[in-house]
Amino acid sequence: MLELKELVRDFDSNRAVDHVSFRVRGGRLTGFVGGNGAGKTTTMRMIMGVLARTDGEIHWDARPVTAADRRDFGYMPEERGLYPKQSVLSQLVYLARLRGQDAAPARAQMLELLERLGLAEKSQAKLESLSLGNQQRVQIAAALLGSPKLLVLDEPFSGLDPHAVDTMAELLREYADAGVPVLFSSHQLDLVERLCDDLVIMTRGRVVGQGTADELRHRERPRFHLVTGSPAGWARALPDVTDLEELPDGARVELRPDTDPGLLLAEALRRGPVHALTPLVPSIADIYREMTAA
Ligand SMILES: Nc1ncnc2c1ncn2[C@@H]1O[C@H](COP(=O)(O)OP(=O)(O)OP(=O)(O)O)[C@@H](O)[C@H]1O
Repeated sequence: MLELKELVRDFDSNRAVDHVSFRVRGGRLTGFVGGNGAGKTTTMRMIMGVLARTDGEIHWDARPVTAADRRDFGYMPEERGLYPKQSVLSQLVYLARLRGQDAAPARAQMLELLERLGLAEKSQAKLESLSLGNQQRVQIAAALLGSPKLLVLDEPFSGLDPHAVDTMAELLREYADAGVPVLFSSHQLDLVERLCDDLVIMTRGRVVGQGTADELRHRERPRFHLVTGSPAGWARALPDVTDLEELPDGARVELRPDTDPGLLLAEALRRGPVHALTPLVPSIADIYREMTAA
């Protein structure tokens, strides 16, 4: 397990990462979301040791992370950084050798990965001759060299077509199922919602929400669509109603947490027919917007 404890990074007077704490657990996919400039890349760079910490601690398996640990971490940096003039396969094998893998198994692993990623036919092509999405797939292969014990991926899905997104999602799930903690950043909230076991939401250098999607949803106040056939503004006066939007056929009602919605239903039935009382489950995008609102 990877654990960040009160991590801080300053750039002159700008605090880019402000006492950030969260865990990336084995066997789980952790989505890292936040607006532009929230501090995700800076946090990932500190995890990988390519950027120094101003303060705080990074623990791997319950002790401070070392350079040797980091050699076993797979990393896809934001700045990418493979060699444009070299062929896909030869540079992947070269990188694998730098990480201590023997050439023959590295070649075999890479050929298999390139096949999975739909790049088998491009293995001899120079990186610069590939489309941007295909270059991105090669970057993914580079992060998966050897047997990474942790994956830290900065926007691995950006620029991928829907098929490549599915392949990538499958690959990450396989690594997580094999026990590898996986942390990836993304602005694609629908994808994060579909894929992640855990989420960390950051804004302006701070973590404003973390947990499973369900835990985050339940932190929100429960909302219901009450359908009575006519506007139900009367419900605004009920003590447990914290917000209400009147609709032509009823109302959208927000209740205090832990309130029994049966009370709202009973009151509505007392006043006339009720066609439906439906819970409104927020999406991760709704939760994100709420948590990162100024
Ligand atoms: N090398 C640097 N020098 C000065 N400031 C930096 C540097 N790197 C990052 N920052 C600042 O740190 C803050 C966080 O940036 P960071 O790149 O970590 O955000 P991010 O969440 O990854 O954003 P995005 O989603 O746009 O990639 C920003 O204000 C950025 O300008």
